[in-house]
Amino acid sequence: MTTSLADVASSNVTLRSFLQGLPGVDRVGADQRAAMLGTRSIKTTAKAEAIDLAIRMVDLTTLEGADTPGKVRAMCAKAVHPDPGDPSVPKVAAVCVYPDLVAQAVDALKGSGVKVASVATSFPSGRSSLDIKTTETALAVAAGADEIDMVIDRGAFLAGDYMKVFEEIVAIKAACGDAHLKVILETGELSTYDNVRRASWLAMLAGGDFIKTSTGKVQPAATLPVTLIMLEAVRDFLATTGRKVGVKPAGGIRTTKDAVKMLVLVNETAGEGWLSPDWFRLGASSLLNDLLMQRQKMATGRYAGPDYFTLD
Ligand SMILES: O=C[C@H](O)COP(=O)(O)O
Repeated sequence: MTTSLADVASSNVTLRSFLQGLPGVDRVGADQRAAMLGTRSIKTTAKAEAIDLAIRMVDLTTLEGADTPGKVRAMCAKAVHPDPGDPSVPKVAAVCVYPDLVAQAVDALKGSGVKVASVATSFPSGRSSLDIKTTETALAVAAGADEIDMVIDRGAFLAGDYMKVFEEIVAIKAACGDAHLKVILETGELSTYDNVRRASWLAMLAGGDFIKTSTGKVQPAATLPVTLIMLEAVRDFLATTGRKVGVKPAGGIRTTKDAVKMLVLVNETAGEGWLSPDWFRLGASSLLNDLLMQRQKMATGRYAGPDYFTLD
């Protein structure tokens, strides 16, 4: 049975009472469950499949002040052919860049099927007016972005002004048009697991297509317990409303081991239905090479060495 939550966001009072009424997170339980799932081993055949799935889920990211059109073009080439010497390697899900580099990415990825995601909304702090944020979003979409990764106003959230955060997400979603909206919670600044659960529900109620852990600029970023709490939230949101939302851990995911742990968490928490790039992404600037090295090790029995693959 599905329930309409339309009235929840009619005022800050109703929104606050709904979010604060969500069941509290058992911190010790969440840490232990995430740690337990993180040590689960998987069979070699399953590991080979997991590596290819993880590659298909990568949002290959560069978010540096020193990014150049040339760097973005090189990254796009890698996104489409992660290992030019092995055409069996799948392409990644998306590249993720700053708004001013969207046009270059769109041009480089034309016809490849790899999506272009852009951080907008004054990433990473989110500290500017709503006008600036919606304009930046609309410009990124006009330049061809398929997906927008917005940051929430953590200041408003922590001050209890949930309505401000809600309305901002609604406005950015409208500015997205047909582009998908990922809502970055920046969990490392939310202080408590209860807040991670509340922010997840807030972002989903406001229309986010994905909830994303972090910008990659704040520590801690995509930890297992935080990802677990967000996976529980999307599972429960689907059961309550009938609407499915994706999850994107991002920040600090560097190794195949990290990625496989995430996939085990998805399978055991939200379920198999989320084991697809349509519903789960790994935001990472330097994970892909390790996935490629482990993939080659499984196929040939030896490592190619870090110099074989182009830089992430
Ligand atoms: O959205 C993705 C993050 O910015 C990537 O963070 P990372 O550089 O720690 O992989």
